[in-house]
Amino acid sequence: MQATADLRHAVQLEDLGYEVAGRVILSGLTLRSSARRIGVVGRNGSGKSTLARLLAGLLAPSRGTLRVEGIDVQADRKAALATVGILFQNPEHQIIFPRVQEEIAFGLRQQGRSKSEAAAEALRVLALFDKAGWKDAPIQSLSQGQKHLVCMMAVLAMRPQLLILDEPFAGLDIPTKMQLGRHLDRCAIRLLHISHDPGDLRGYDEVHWLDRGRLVASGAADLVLPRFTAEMIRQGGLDDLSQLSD
Ligand SMILES: Nc1ncnc2c1ncn2[C@@H]1O[C@H](COP(=O)(O)OP(=O)(O)OP(=O)(O)O)[C@@H](O)[C@H]1O
Repeated sequence: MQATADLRHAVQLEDLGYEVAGRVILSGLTLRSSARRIGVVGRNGSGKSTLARLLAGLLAPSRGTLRVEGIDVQADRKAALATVGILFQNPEHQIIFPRVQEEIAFGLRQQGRSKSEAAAEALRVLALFDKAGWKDAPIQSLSQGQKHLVCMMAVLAMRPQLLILDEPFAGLDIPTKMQLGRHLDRCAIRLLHISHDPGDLRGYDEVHWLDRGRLVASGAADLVLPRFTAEMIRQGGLDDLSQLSD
């Protein structure tokens, strides 16, 4: 563990930057938050997924520092695995195993649990979600929403302190989205939810607006989201697709 006394915030970015192949993707991000529901909103290509991967320790910052619950998630992978979970937009990017129970057990094995402990804990989590019957179900036979739920159960089984949601509900129908949202609401863990859709972040404790790799506004959801929405409508009336990746 690399926690130190001066790290007062659950999520702490200090002048964070990320570049790839000479291209600046994120620049000068400073964000300090201990809110329970943190939202990050931004257009396509604004750097949201890159930020999610940095927060999960899957990428190394090019400059600045990043700590989650006091941990340098890139340098201390073991502590990061115990602290941060991430749900991606596409469950296929997350799922490795053919059957539900072994998929859920995998993360627990990564955390150092024995095979039998991991299998038992996976069963416990399935029962908690009232899905004990899915134990041996082939994952490929599940619907997209059900695959998302498997990923959610797998990540929650690892008991992270922070769960990063990288647009995991995009493309799901409204009832499925609401059901998965209810599962998340039942969990007493910190959420950092990344989305281009302000509707996903309504009621969040705070929202940070990312634009072209920089934070342009931070504050309560009911202050930031209306400004973001108005700006998106303005831009929607102006530009065309050729400008999206600027
Ligand atoms: N490895 C990479 N190499 C080159 N460019 C990259 C790389 N990773 C990200 N980018 C570029 O950085 C920008 C931000 O990408 P990122 O996926 O983080 O944005 P995003 O806000 O999540 O977008 P979307 O909402 O479309 O998923 C994009 O223009 C993307 O093409």
